[in-house]
Amino acid sequence: MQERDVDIAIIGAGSAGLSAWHAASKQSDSVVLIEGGEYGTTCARVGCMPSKLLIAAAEAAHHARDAHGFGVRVRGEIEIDGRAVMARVKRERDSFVSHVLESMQRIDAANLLHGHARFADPHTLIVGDHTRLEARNIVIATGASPSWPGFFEAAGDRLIVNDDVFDWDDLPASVAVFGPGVIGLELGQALHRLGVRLRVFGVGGALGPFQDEAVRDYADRTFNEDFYVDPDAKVEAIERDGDQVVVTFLERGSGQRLTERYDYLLAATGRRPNVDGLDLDQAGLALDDQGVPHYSRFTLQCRNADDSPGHVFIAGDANQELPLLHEANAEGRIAGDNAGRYPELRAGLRNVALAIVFTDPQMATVGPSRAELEQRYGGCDCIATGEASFEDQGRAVVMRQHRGMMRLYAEHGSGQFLGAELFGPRVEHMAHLLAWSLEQHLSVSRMLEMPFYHPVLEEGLRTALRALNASLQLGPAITERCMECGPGD
Ligand SMILES: Cc1cc2nc3c(=O)[nH]c(=O)nc-3n(C[C@H](O)[C@H](O)[C@H](O)COP(=O)(O)OP(=O)(O)OC[C@H]3O[C@@H](n4cnc5c(N)ncnc54)[C@H](O)[C@@H]3O)c2cc1C
Ligand SMILES: NC(=O)c1ccc[n+]([C@@H]2O[C@H](COP(=O)([O-])OP(=O)(O)OC[C@H]3O[C@@H](n4cnc5c(N)ncnc54)[C@H](O)[C@@H]3O)[C@@H](O)[C@H]2O)c1
Repeated sequence: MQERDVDIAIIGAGSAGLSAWHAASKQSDSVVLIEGGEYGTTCARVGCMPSKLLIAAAEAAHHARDAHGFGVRVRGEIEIDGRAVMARVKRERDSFVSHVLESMQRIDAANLLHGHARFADPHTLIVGDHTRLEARNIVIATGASPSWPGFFEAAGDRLIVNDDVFDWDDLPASVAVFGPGVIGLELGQALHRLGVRLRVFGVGGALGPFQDEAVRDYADRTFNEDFYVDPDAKVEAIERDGDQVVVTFLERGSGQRLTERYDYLLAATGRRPNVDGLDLDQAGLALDDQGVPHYSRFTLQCRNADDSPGHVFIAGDANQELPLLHEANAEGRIAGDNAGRYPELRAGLRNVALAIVFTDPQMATVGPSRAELEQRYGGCDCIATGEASFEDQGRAVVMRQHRGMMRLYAEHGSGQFLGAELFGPRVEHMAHLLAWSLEQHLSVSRMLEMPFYHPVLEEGLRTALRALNASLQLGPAITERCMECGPGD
């Protein structure tokens, strides 16, 4: 076995690991990046990018079907060529992956180790069966993997996860989607719009990222106009019969017991941090009940078992805090930088929480969740709420995308904006405006002083801000209808 001694070892060449490598390399020439699986990152290979490519195809189909609403007739049946859809998804996906691989060429081949890494002791990693690596500092950036309950195993090799979807050469006829979370809704709606017969089954009522019941219920009703989603499904049996999965469940609404056959069972029931195979018990770290090290979200430094600050850092989906791409990048940068400057650490800038789900209508959350805000403020009735609907919002009506609502929160007394949950057309953009306002600690009245062009969807945001301002009782009461702004409001 080869023996090596380095300053910094980074485990995982995903988005967090690559950011960590860049930051650490500014501090030291002795940085090794270890990858046990495929190069190219989860985001580009099987995550953000291929899922958005599939969604883009589904949007094209949807717009073609919806064109008649504008008086534009697309003659005959809309035909989905599943092979062509998947060929484009894979072609563009491969191009995104190739960009990642190109960017990795600046890493000296001698500093790229291929193999699964595990701890032998706090400063020693065994990589594959070929290298024993001594490292002064270590960054864990191992990402996360899909997880599912054991009873799904009855589906055998018809049990699939997101990675498998992007391997398809053609679209299947039917899929039972389990998990109406972010992945289940994005992929479920896209597959439905591409002509795949499906139902989405959940547990406990959760739907996407929403915590606000009013927004969640609205989204639930809206998605169900498009395809079947039961966030609190009564699934009685999952069986394998021939090449198919047989699901027996009580139908939402009717309560009828149905037994249906599907080509696949897609498990979208959450992701688990990849910490199991790291032998973290050898690393001398304090671990939580999921086996994830205790760490600081500002330095990404892990704590030792005796609670002293350690020489190991953890970034990206591996720490499970905010499993999103921009967070993985930011955390990787902070972790790599601190691994390089250890023991003189710097607290990194952490942005406010921002999450966007690329369904139609889109879902977005900004700032702490409603539940977190309530916990923070206790039962003091300190949170004001402002609400607006997209149903009569001018631009949304123009585009025939007038479905959705948003709820905004602010602090009574100070009038400071706190966060929001949005469900509506293209709210990805509004969510950014709100996140940027939150970063700048803007008050609701200051946000209302910003320009709003006409006619744009953001005029709907102004309506919600006005409602919020009124409920703060800090400004003039909201008018029934804004006379000076016209139908965009
Ligand atoms: C279907 C899907 C859609 C998504 N869409 C979005 C989106 O639209 N927007 C968004 O912000 N986020 C999205 N995400 C989340 C985003 O992809 C992740 O947050 C991000 O990729 C995490 O990066 P990472 O570096 O932490 O993990 P990864 O990119 O997974 O990197 C971890 C790497 O570590 C390697 N590894 C693991 N264990 C070891 C070991 N012991 N030794 C060596 N190597 C190891 C793995 O092989 C892997 O390459 C999506 C995720 C999925 C699954
Ligand atoms: N647009 C984006 O930014 C984007 C897109 C995809 C994924 N992601 C990231 O990936 C993470 C993982 O996504 P995910 O969708 O796997 O997780 P998730 O936590 O968003 O959703 C999992 C869902 O599965 C449900 N569930 C759990 N057990 C179940 C069971 N036995 N049967 C049916 N339903 C069950 C949960 O109630 C939940 O609704 C997300 O949290 C997100 O951070 C982000």
